[in-house]
Amino acid sequence: MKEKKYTDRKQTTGKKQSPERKPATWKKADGCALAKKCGGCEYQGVPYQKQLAKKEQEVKKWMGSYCKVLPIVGMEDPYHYRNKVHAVFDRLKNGTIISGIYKEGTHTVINVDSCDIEDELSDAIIRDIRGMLKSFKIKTYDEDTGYGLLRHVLVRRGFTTGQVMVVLVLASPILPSKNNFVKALRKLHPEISTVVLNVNDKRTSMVLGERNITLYGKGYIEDELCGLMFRISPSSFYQINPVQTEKLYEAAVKYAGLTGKERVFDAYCGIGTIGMVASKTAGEVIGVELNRDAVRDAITNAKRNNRKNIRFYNDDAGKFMVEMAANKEKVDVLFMDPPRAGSDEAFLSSAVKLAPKRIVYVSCNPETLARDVKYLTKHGYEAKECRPFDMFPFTGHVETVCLLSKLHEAKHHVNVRLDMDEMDLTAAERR
Ligand SMILES: C[S@@+](CC[C@H](N)C(=O)[O-])C[C@H]1O[C@@H](n2cnc3c(N)ncnc32)[C@H](O)[C@@H]1O
Repeated sequence: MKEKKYTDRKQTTGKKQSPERKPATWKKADGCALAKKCGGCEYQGVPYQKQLAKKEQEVKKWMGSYCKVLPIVGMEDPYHYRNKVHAVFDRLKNGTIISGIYKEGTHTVINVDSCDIEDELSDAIIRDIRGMLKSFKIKTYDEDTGYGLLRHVLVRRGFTTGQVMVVLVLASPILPSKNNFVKALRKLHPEISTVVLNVNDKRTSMVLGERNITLYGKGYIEDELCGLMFRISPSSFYQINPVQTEKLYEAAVKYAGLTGKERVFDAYCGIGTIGMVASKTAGEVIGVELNRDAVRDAITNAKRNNRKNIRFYNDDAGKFMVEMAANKEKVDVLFMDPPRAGSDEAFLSSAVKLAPKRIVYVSCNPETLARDVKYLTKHGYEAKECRPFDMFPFTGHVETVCLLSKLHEAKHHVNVRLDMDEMDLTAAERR
């Protein structure tokens, strides 16, 4: 198979980009040939400045009635930003093995050799795995019959460290000739730092199963973000666009207005990234996260970066919040970064009871952000401002960070003074 050239992402993350909207160094305008079938990039063929304007407009549509929406922060180079690439494997009727993505709204696999938004090295590794399957007699998994072995391949790359993790998602824990397979793959790509076999033996549309077996290396990769080193396990969440993530976190921590004394709560904390960045200028940080592997990563990350003022808990954020509120605990600043579905009332009502002075809400869905901000603004908070970030160029998605601050008591209690003489009282009532 012809080797495709890929660029070194180290240079891209190193360079600082302006936080304001800037003209993109525009290379292609005609778009991707697969865009219509794939459905992943609804803005393929749309000039980048126009994409940014549409996303800013979208955030204004949802958030404009609550607060000022600052200009969107775009990328200088909006290509190949994804540090995580996922490919589903299948076999055509004529026996040809294909790998790529599901056609929008279906489970029909479309073959993808390369993608404008994915890391190019990761695409090359996936193409080469596809090319190796026949000689290793590895059958692709058939979702209808449940027959076959290889379901998906996930490649994650630390753009700063250069470390690469390959996750082979199999329907069984047994990969025949596994040592030779890993050896052959590493011969093609010596830059691979770890290979993990993930067992997914369920009839499910979830990509990853629960069991990971390390075939080569440490079973995780590390990447540097905001001057800190983070360990990332196969099923832990890690932002897919590190160039924009650094800008997003910088804005989020700035909104928090930390002075070194605050008690900070990082809800939906993943591997602890936001909390760890905040811990540099906070008194104490508490992080909570549902995914066990991510919490394990977060604890290791705190040790690795010598952060002594941060603790992580493995729990549902809503449940944890309710318990904190019941124990009458207080926090000064709340960071919250829930999944697309947003938060829930258990979480939000307890957040109000904990009464943080500031809430910094990071969201990848402006609609659920607006819904949750509506709740908070009805319960003693004021949305101050928000700023969209283009974390996902060419797609319709947009990330937003929003600052809310607690209204002073004076603002939500109206004090009324009445003179006794002004009141129409009987002599008995006067007494
Ligand atoms: C958008 S990610 C943000 C992670 C992290 N703040 C970051 O920037 O990398 C949302 C995280 O919430 C976690 N999560 C989902 N539902 C949760 C829940 N009910 N309670 C706690 N964490 C949850 C997910 O596992 C994921 O790590």
